Amino acid sequence: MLTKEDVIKLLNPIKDPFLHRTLEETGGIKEITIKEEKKHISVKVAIGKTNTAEQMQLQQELVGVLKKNGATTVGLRFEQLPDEVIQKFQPAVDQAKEQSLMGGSKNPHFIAVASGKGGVGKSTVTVNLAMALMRLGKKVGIIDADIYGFSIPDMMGVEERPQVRGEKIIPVERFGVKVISMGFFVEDNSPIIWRGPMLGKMLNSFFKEVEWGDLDYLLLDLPPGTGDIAMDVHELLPTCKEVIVTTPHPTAAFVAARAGQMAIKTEHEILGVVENMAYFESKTTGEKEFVFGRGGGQKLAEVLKTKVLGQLPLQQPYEDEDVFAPSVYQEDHPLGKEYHKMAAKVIAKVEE
Ligand SMILES: Nc1ncnc2c1ncn2[C@@H]1O[C@H](COP(=O)(O)OP(=O)(O)OP(=O)(O)O)[C@@H](O)[C@H]1O
Repeated sequence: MLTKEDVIKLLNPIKDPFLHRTLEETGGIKEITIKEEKKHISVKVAIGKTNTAEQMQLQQELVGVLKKNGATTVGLRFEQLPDEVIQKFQPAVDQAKEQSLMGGSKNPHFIAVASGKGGVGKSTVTVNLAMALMRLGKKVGIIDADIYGFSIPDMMGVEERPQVRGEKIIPVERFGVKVISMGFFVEDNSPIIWRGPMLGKMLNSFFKEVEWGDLDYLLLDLPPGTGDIAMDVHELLPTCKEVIVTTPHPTAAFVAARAGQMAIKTEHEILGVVENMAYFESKTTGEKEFVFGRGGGQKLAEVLKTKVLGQLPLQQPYEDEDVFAPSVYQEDHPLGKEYHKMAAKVIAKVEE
């Protein structure tokens, strides 16, 4: 007949279905009683979440192993592991969740670009941060999840539509950056009326049905504000980090603070604040004019207990007759260089 030590040896390598760790690692086997004359073994097991379909599966596995090794009857009792044990393994759980979302390929770093209101340059920042990360040797993708004003394809000068291969959508590649946008899937730029649940579904299929391949970074251009989509992103991507864009106007920063508070509520790490349209610099005199006010970025960073990643002046990319990409700053453009510095800071923070 099996001894307690045998039972521990047999059950220890089995994994907790929620924490994706062995019962040995989680300390999940709590109590063993053996009744030799009846060949009965009863075990108390603690797991990440009780009363679920996964628990039933685990139950069958445990009973199977014990019966195969000589037990005639098995009694199992389940309880929940203490919170501190669950929290300890949470990052691994989050990663496993994201891995299954991305179809098992390597998990990229997810960065959501958010703002309090529209028109502050959130999409421009997404595109150019992605370009700068790519120029620094990273494999980068963008999800244009701004379903009210998808603009990434136009900004990058993308004219083709994604191909479908088998069951998968192949993202469009522009300057080496992979792009998927809601704009690819609507006719004639017609506005769409969205309801909450549809947003979540749309995001879900942008991960599940798109063949992203191996990426280092996946940037998400979120709709302005703090609505349902922030919650959806949190639900789908618990490890997602955020960059908050604002203009220097104190009111804009105040509105952006709410988007930031949402990030804090969803426990997303804020990588920093980007102050866009920070000033206008005269080409003739070099003098800076703070046309949209001053100090908003710094103030916002203080409220959100983070840093200003960069300040971007008002300026358009150089005109280029050969390449149409109206919002992509060239590598040698002053803003291109600013984005380069910001991307380097992001890499340092994310990959530290
Ligand atoms: N630093 C800048 N200098 C000059 N123009 C800029 C700058 N940043 C953004 N713009 C311009 O401002 C407009 C709004 O930018 P963008 O679309 O990126 O904002 P947004 O916050 O994503 O807006 P929405 O939420 O409506 O999509 C665009 O026409 C863009 O080209």
